[in-house]
Amino acid sequence: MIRSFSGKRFLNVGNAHFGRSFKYEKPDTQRPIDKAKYEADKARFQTKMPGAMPKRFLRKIHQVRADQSSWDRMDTDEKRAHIEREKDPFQPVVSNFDAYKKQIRSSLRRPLEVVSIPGTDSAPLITCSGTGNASNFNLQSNERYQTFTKIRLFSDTFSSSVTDSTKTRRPEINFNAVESNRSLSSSSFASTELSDDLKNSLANLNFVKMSNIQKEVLETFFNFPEADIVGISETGSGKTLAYILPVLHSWLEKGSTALIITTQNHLALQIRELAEELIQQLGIDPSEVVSLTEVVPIMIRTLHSIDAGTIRRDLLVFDEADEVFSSQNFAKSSQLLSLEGQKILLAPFHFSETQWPLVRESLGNRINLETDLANRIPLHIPQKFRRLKPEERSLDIIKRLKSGKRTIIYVNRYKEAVFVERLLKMYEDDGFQTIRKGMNSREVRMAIDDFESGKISVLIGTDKISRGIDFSALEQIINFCPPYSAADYLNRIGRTGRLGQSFVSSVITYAVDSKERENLQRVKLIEEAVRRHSKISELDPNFNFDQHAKIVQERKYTAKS
Ligand SMILES: Nc1ncnc2c1ncn2[C@@H]1O[C@H](COP(=O)(O)OP(=O)(O)OP(=O)(O)O)[C@@H](O)[C@H]1O
Repeated sequence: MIRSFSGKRFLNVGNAHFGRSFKYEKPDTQRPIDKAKYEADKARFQTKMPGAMPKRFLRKIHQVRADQSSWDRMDTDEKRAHIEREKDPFQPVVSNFDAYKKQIRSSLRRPLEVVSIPGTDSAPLITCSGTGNASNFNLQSNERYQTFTKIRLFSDTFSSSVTDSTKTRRPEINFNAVESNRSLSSSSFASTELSDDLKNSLANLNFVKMSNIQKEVLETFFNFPEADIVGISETGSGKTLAYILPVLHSWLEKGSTALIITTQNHLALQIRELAEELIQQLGIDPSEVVSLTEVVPIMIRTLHSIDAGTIRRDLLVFDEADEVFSSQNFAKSSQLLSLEGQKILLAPFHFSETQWPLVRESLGNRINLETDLANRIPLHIPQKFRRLKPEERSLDIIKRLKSGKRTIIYVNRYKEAVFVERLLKMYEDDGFQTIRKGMNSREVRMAIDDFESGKISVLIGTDKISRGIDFSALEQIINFCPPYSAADYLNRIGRTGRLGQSFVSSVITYAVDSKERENLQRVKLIEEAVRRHSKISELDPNFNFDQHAKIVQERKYTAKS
């Protein structure tokens, strides 16, 4: 059935009055639409529209556009009033006429809602939403997707810049959590050859089942007592316990001494905390056994605070080994590698292709371990990407923080941290702290403790706080912009969904302007890694800590020149 309007002097389409007579045939939604006719209608509308619009309607559009671009000129009160307003500021301007056009289009294009991967209980892995052009994510009807090649990459839509136009794309892609944390194995600590005292300590601290990497490391340690061990395992999978247990066991049974090397002071503090808890359970004074400064049986040091010439230890442990042996640090760390003693290296990622042969050469009888989930984007953490204009991002952040969730906002540069600080101050949000450049490890640790205890609810920082830190109260992660490397992305999101946690925080990454195009390449890589659930190192052979260091170095160089 064709309904037609004709010969009217004024046609009222929503609020818009068209002062010309014309004929328009509205298609019946039950009938398949003639695509050619639809395109012709659309073209006719678009050419006729500007002349047909009354001044009143034009004025309104100009006003809304002016409102949007004047964000920077607004003062604090005005901005606050803007955000308090009920209407969602992130919706693009949609006149009734646009709504009407959408209605026409809707029967032609099926909006994408859900993509399910066979084998994951048909849970939707990817959902796309956001305003703008939903056709980017359009699915073919009635097809099953074994791979994701048929769906256009979300990051492709990043190439066009965000404008004020009503056709603006503000797409959003959600990677939903489709499984629970799979890092825990089915074996318990009770089944290992650890000393009974240690087993009791573990049980008192509620550690019952081993994680996959803990199981692998302990089995290797007991079956091949002389071998060096290299273990790669996903973030938050209990690598610290995986090396502390062999260290404590050897000290208890044979009086063996150990040196644990890590990269940052606040990580050394965290390792000491866990070691002390276990030692206390044994009824021993921890200060006699473990220290960051003294020479005791178990020494914990950062790479930069150690003098390799004075060391003689039975066991040498390298935490965050990919960073310790990155090309930047190799001059120093290779000296430690040449020392005598059994070595245990644990890392969340593969070593770089250039560094690995150098590390391998220095290890004797070596056993490599790698968990299934290492180097992959975890599927138990919900992740979201949003493409917005910069001012919309500011509003979105404020909106998210209003929920009162404990949040980490990651920035790539301190300049961005200052911007976020100003934004929060503008909304009189004082419950935040920034991890600044010159902060010492004690100050960083204090800020983290304040965050964990709830004294502050927002922590702002660069990737200085993305590696190794074990947050328990974190509820939300915001990437102010895409991180420099996929390694950083994995590290950042790895602060949540950790072993032993009862909830998983959400992660959002914003992509704003075209200046970030190089970073958007990273988003593409991340997206591909999630869609295929393949290792990032397989998709990008350069994926490693070295690459990150290179990018940061290049950025500094460009900034200087
Ligand atoms: N067997 C276990 N059972 C339950 N929880 C565990 C177990 N082992 C470790 N955990 C907990 O898991 C969390 C993460 O552990 P840890 O910090 O050692 O992870 P990680 O692999 O070193 O992470 P990252 O790569 O981020 O440094 C800690 O809170 C720890 O208490």
